[in-house]
Amino acid sequence: MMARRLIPNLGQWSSRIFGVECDKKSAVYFALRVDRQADPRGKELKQLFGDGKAFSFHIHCEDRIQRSKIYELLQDKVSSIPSTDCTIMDMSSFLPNAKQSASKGFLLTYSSDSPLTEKVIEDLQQVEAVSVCSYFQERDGMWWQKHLSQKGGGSEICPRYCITLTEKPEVCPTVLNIINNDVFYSFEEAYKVLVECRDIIPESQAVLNLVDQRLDLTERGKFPVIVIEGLDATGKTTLTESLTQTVNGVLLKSPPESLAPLRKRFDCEPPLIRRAFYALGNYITAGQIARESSKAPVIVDRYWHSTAAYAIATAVRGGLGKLPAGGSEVYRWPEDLLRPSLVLLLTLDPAERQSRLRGRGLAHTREEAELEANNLFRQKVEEAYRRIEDPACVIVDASPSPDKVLQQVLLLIKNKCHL
Ligand SMILES: Nc1ncnc2c1ncn2[C@@H]1O[C@H](COP(=O)(O)OP(=O)(O)O)[C@@H](O)[C@H]1O
Ligand SMILES: Nc1ccn([C@@H]2O[C@H](COP(=O)(O)OP(=O)(O)O)[C@@H](O)[C@H]2O)c(=O)n1
Repeated sequence: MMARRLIPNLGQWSSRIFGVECDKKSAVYFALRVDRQADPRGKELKQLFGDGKAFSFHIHCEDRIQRSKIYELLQDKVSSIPSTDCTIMDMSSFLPNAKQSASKGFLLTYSSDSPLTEKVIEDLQQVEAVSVCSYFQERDGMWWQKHLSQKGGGSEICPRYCITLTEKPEVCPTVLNIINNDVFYSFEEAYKVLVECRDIIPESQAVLNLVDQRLDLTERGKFPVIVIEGLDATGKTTLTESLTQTVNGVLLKSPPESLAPLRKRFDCEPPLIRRAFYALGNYITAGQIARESSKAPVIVDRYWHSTAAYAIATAVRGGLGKLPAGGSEVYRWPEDLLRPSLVLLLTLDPAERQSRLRGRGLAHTREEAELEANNLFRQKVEEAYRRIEDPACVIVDASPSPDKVLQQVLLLIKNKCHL
């Protein structure tokens, strides 16, 4: 409906919707229109853009590897401004319901003079592929978006457009952003990312070689395959080792040992690249699972639930309420990835987990604020774990002694897998 009203020669902006994630309320969506007409919901726009100045930053670059690198730079730049000076909100620009169309960016608002903020805005206007827009209201009540940097925009983009609020799209941009950027739902999609980064990350070829040598099997053998999931320090290593011994099984993990030397290299890359690396690790492990499960029970320390849950929790900023709702397609298992017989999620009271982390000599120097952020992150990872479907995970209370946890898990395996 809205698209008809939009300027036809907007080029890559044509029919785009802008979605702004507000911290305290649900997202606000707006589009640009050709005719000068004040939006009757001007008050809501004022709430969004504030009383002072408002600027948005988006990336325009065909190459998604470059795009992910520039996004990191953008993120670093805007988060270098003290939060007392401005408000920063996530802002996506996307074509309604079109996968791969979302471009992530930020909306920045501020009211009192802030040389630091102004310097960042100025600097970003010089960055190739970053499109900077300002937002302002005219006396007649109309809101406008004005392009400041022409570099990323191209010559077709005219300098200002009238703004109108739009309805919430069927598929929200967070979901569009996650699919094939943070979580991959097929081998091919993850593989393509590493192929695309070969020029800038030579180690990608080593990963691809290992992946090419994998056993391309998607069926498990006749023995059960038990995956143990959970946050750091919930007792996965302790349990997987004792469980493997008890059932006379084979212990595997994802990422597999063969990728261990390359892990550090990919951990410092943007999510697109980092997550593709972990996704491919699951396919290598899957081949090992298929082979070993024809001979003995297989215990796996982390698998696809970890890859997806951490990726989703990191991609979604803000609180638990910002996670895609249960049943969303982001939680579906990749069709071409071997499914385990049972996935167990070890859960632990946050204080107990902290104490176990401390026991391992980590985390006792963390700042209070970081702990708070981690607490939110922990909740999101756990919730994402719980929302993943087919197979969904079975929750295990990991607070009793190691032996009690083992007994509890053996009972579950006996009941669910008849081992
Ligand atoms: N059931 C348990 N009760 C008490 N401490 C435990 C239990 N399981 C593990 N631990 C301890 O907690 C710490 C983290 O366990 P670990 O198995 O390394 O977790 P993960 O592999 O999930 O990071 C270790 O110091 C371990 O000895
Ligand atoms: N199958 C897996 C395993 C780990 N990971 C990533 O690796 C990190 C956790 O791995 P880790 O080795 O530090 O965790 P522990 O096994 O030490 O608890 C998470 O940030 C995940 O993003 C993944 O994406 N997929």
